[in-house]
Amino acid sequence: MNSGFAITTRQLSKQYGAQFAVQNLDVEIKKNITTGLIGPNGAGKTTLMSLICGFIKPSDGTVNVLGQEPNAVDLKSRVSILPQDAHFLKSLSVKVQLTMLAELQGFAKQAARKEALRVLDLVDLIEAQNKLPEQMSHGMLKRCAIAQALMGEPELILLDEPTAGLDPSTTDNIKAVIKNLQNKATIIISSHNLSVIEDLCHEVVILDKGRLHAHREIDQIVVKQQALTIKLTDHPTAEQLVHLKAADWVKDIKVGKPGSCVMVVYYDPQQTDGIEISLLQVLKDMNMGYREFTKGERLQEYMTDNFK
Ligand SMILES: Nc1ncnc2c1ncn2[C@@H]1O[C@H](COP(=O)(O)OP(=O)(O)OP(=O)(O)O)[C@@H](O)[C@H]1O
Repeated sequence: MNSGFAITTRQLSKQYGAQFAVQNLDVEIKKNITTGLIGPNGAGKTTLMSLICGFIKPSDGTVNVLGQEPNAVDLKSRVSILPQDAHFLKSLSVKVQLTMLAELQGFAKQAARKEALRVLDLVDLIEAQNKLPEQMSHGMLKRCAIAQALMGEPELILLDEPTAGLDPSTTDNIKAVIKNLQNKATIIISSHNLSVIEDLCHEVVILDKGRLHAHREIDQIVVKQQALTIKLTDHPTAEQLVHLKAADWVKDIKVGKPGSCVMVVYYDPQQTDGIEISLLQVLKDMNMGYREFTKGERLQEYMTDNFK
């Protein structure tokens, strides 16, 4: 087995009745990088995470995790997971529960308590350590679940929807926590929040209807050069687009769905000088307001184009 991969699947399938949740999946996830797992609803992301963790068994094919079968005892302290629907006991404070989980991981009593406080601090929940789960908001519980996934020094961390339901500021905090872990562990993040994937991941595995749609470096999908993405205040009119297309440096224009107000302008890679200024000038000439201006294409546009 190639030791450069944290996870290898071979012809992996999971079937429920006649339906395949994951089908004939061959994927190799590199060690020590962060990989995003994305795809539309029902693509098979959670099923793949569950197969990797050994929560469910394959109908066919194999999964290899850090050189072992998913359920191997040796993996217990080496792999950690944030499940999509993490639950806590109602009657114990989060500090007590995290301390118990640390003890189960092999920490001695004192060290377990220290570890629980360390991870609660990482997710900014020290002040809430004595609260019962029912006294906490959805976002606080999510952070507790993330804290639990950070205990010990896992080599492989699987995060299923780490920022779902979190407000923008807490999402940024969680992103910072994940960034801090990046050179210490292999991380897999499944999320519908594509800016989280774009900001954190080196590679992306895209699933569709249980099958592998693509596995690429994020920079190969998100064209950094030769494109500018603009979030406009209004959907561009036909007249505005004709005017913009007439500029000699514009190679092509892609317009998102009306609700998105997004426009991607592709330009000649030979003519990069002052492109941003030229575009801003055209926007001004055509009285087009904008909210955001990004170099390159966004993962969001790739996904919208490919999964209409
Ligand atoms: N226990 C189950 N019994 C029957 N079908 C299931 C079960 N678990 C998953 N499926 C089906 O397998 C497919 C993949 O589901 P999965 O939850 O893995 O997708 P997902 O990519 O995580 O979706 P989402 O983005 O909506 O969370 C779906 O069609 C789902 O209905």
